[in-house]
Amino acid sequence: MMSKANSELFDRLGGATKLAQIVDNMYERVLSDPDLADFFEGIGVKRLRQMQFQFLASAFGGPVNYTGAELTQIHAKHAISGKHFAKFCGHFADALEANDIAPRDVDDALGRLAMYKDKVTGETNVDG
Ligand code: HEM
Repeated sequence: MMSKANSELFDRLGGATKLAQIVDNMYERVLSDPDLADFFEGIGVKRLRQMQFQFLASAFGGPVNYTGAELTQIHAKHAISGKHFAKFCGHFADALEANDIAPRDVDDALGRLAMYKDKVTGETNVDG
């Protein structure tokens, strides 16, 4: 697929069908990572995937509304460190690459995810 510099990241990633596939691929990686899996014990993965799809589709400029909880609020009780956040983003990058996303678009997506670090970790200056 051609990357067009001025189209929305959502479209450059291949739209809704492709992003849903990428999100599924990411959670397979996250849930089989021994450092991350415990966070998701007892969590309904179906809702999680749907909400993550909505959130990312919207964050990447797609025509989708996010209907889930505010990120700070939903992650606060989970004590997620900067290291956990980095591993999670690494799995997202691997999922993008496994779906043949162009390196430039992978970088763009990771740059946007990084903006949510403080909300997810609840930390402003700790890189544990
Ligand atoms: C930029 C990175 C992230 C984004 C955009 C994100 C986004 C989301 C979204 C949209 C939900 C669903 C909210 C709802 O159900 O209403 C969620 C839930 C959750 N996320 Fe994240 N997340 C991120 C990183 C992480 C990381 C690094 C972890 C842990 C390693 C994590 C653990 C969880 C857990 C455990 C839930 C379920 C919360 C619950 O229902 O109690 N997330 N996240």
